[in-house]
Amino acid sequence: MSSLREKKAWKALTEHHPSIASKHLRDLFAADPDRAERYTLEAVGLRLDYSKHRIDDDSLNHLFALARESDLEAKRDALLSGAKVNVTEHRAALHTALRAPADAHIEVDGKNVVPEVQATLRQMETFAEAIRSQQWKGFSGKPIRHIVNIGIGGSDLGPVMVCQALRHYSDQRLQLRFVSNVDDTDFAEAVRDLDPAETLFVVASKTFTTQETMTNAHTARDWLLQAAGGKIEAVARHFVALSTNADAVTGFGISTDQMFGFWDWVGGRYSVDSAIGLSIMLAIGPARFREFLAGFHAMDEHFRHAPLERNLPVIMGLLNVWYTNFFGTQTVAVLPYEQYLSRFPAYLQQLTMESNGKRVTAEGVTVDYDTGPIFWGEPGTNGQHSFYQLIHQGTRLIPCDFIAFAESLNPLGKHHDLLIANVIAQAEALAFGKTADEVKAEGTPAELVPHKVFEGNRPSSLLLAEKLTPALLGSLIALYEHSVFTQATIWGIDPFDQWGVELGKQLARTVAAEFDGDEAELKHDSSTNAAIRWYRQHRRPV
Ligand SMILES: O=P(O)(O)OC[C@H]1O[C@H](O)[C@H](O)[C@@H](O)[C@@H]1O
Repeated sequence: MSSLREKKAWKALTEHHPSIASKHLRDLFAADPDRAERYTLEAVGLRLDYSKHRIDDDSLNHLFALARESDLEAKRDALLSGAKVNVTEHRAALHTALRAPADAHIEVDGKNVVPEVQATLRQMETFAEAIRSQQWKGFSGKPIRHIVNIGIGGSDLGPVMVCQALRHYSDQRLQLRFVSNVDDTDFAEAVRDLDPAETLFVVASKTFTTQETMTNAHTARDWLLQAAGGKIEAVARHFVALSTNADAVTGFGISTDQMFGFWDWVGGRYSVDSAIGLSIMLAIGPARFREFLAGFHAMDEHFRHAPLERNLPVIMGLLNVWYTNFFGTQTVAVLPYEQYLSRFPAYLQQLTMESNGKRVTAEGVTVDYDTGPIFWGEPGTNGQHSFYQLIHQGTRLIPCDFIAFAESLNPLGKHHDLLIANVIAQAEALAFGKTADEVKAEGTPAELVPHKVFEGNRPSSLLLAEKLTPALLGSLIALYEHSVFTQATIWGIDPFDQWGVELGKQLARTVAAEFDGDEAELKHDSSTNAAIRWYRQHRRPV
């Protein structure tokens, strides 16, 4: 049996679970008039109402005990102090240093990393001002009007999500595009209507070796050079690199003056607040980018200092453990009632699933409990008219994170009232449902009653804030980052590596080489061999 199952608090939770599983949220609320008040926490501009979860004080106390028995506080402090918590790669995971104040002192291998972080920020700011003020000119003397970020995974999802989320705060004279997929169409559609003379490519890649990104970057260079009459000097006016790999950047033809660096202690999915965020800074400007970072930092401080019982990311993380391991839930739905957050669920998929999708502990022992749930979601109210049916009446239990704001950034008549009425009503409907008696009392024909019953007892968190600002968005991202860390700590896994992406990459290299290779040499299984042969016969020669 694993050490997790042997923990006192785990055993207590196992014993306690049936008493809660047999209770309905209707009863929990009826028995406790102060429930909403007691299970609502406000910190860093975020208000989390977790009263509609299938918990009582005992459940919470056992979960906090489990966190303590798993050394969450000491492990959190190790994370924040720059210890090598990414054990399989022998690296720190110091994304929190990227948003620490300029006078902070955080060491990795005996060296304070904060001055370098601040120096890179200043370098980014100088460049962003040059582009935004139109002083920076392209090869033909025209200012830059289009920014194309080329990157994938953490070098794409963060900038995409944040640029979308903060469009309201963006300089509308600059148009942002993102190319991530190696699919030709992604590049072709991104640049179809752009003038190369006015386009800046931001090549974002921590390693600067990622196949998709390098392929797109070379295609972008050819596209530019074709328009610039083959003049190689044009590249310097139209390409910058965001990377940790100076040699590869220089090898590509981008001078290190136009490289914005970061460090191996910044994981890809934790890099949106590093130089990888340059396209965000270009869009919203340096001052707002600093506000964005301050929002992260405020949540980091809350995570560091608040007692576990009043710690938002800890509570959110423990609730995920509770459902995953004791209710056997498989997924978490993230449902922002804010159009600007339309890419937030996609962003969270990498953050949560690449971090906690592990089946061995940090020590390499196979786990005998479930780990990271599947995260998914879409903005409300759209989801209500498609998949919410399953959340309300299906056979699966799906905890939901609802996110909403008091203020609309684009007020139009009654729209916002209706939007917020919907999110509040959905949480209510999921929790309390509608009984057969209530359905009958509405005069429903007997044969339809079972179809119209809502069982309820479906849990959700309601996360509310005044308004979507750069700072609030930073806090919201950090909230999920630390929730992920909390879960990983309980499960004893390394949330900062991602070995699971390697096999596919490796095999793709082999297969790509075989498209032009010798037929007799195919040594895969019969299905893989057949697919390779089929493609060889049908593909258009390059
Ligand atoms: O930034 P890069 O080095 O190009 O990496 C881009 C992405 O690809 C990798 O395969 C990892 O799965 C991601 O964590 C990473 O964000």
